[in-house]
Amino acid sequence: MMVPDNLKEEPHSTRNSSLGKEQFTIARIFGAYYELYSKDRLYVRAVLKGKLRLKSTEDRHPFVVGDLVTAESGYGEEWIILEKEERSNYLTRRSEHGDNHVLCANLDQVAILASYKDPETKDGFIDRLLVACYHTKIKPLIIFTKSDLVDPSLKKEKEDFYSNLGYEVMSVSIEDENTFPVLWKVLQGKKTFLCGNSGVGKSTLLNQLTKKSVQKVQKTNEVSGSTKKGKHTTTNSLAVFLEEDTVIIDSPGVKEWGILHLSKQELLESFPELSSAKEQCSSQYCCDLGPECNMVRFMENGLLESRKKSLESMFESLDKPHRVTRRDHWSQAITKRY
Ligand SMILES: Nc1nc2c(ncn2[C@@H]2O[C@H](COP(=O)(O)OP(=O)(O)OP(=O)(O)O)[C@@H](O)[C@H]2O)c(=O)[nH]1
Repeated sequence: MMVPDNLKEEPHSTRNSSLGKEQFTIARIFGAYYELYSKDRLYVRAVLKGKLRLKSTEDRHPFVVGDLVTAESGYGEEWIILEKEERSNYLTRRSEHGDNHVLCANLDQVAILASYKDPETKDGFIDRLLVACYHTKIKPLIIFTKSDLVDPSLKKEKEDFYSNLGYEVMSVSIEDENTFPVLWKVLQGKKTFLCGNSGVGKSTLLNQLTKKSVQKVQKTNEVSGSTKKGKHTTTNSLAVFLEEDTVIIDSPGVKEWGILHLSKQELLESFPELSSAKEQCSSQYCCDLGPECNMVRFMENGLLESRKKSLESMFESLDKPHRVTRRDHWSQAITKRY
């Protein structure tokens, strides 16, 4: 029987299948195109296998930066993503403007960049991110930037405030020559999501960190440039691969961190100050957070003022999702930019 031309098998050699399947990490997403990274290949361009594209209509975030995928070489230089490994974790935010937004997956830590000054990052925003990390079980690391602009006593006060709550805290400054060795130590060998709004000094730090691997970063741009596929990205996150499995995932600047995917009970539980109050709770399952609730009582009478305000502001966001208070923003100065 004659086989119609369009159903004939491609000659083996043109499909390049001798290269086989390989493991990659998603470094960036451009609409339907993916930039993948592996140590051997560095950056390659890929698309989803047809079957996965169909499946993805049911799943709002089928693939995000940081996902580990298996791909095979397709036509020309393009690769085809065949499957995704199960995520160990992922970072989500949700605001009143839409549904959950998964930013990236498989992280070791989230570095919260907060500047001491110009602009001063509000505690309320740091607290929101700490809450978001708690529920994903991703370790937060608070990095206060521009420490050269403030008095050492204020620096100590801020550092002590969060380290006394059990968080890892550090201060950095481009003026301080110890900054990069210290920073490198906490980032080395880890996949870190870098989060900070415009002006906190994120680009300055990232540029310093990528100096050593500048060729790889340029190569990222070459791939995206050569595809000429729109500048619009669906997640806007970008993974930068540095030496020795050190990966930084850069995020778009955020005005506020939506926590609408969390309940009031989850918000309370994520405050370490309230953990002993929760342990004393006689009910195995949480009650309705009424006046008898140990956590609510402690919140009213035992929580430090700044932390209490953060929690109240988050409660308010849940009650009135359309209202965003100034405390939720990084700073008044930054708010004006939007
Ligand atoms: N004094 C001082 N200024 C800094 C420091 N780090 C960055 N800056 C300055 O702060 C300004 C903002 O730094 P960027 O690195 O551009 O900040 P960004 O967070 O990337 O902000 P966008 O570029 O707007 O996204 C620049 O003028 C930097 O020179 C620091 O440690 N100390």
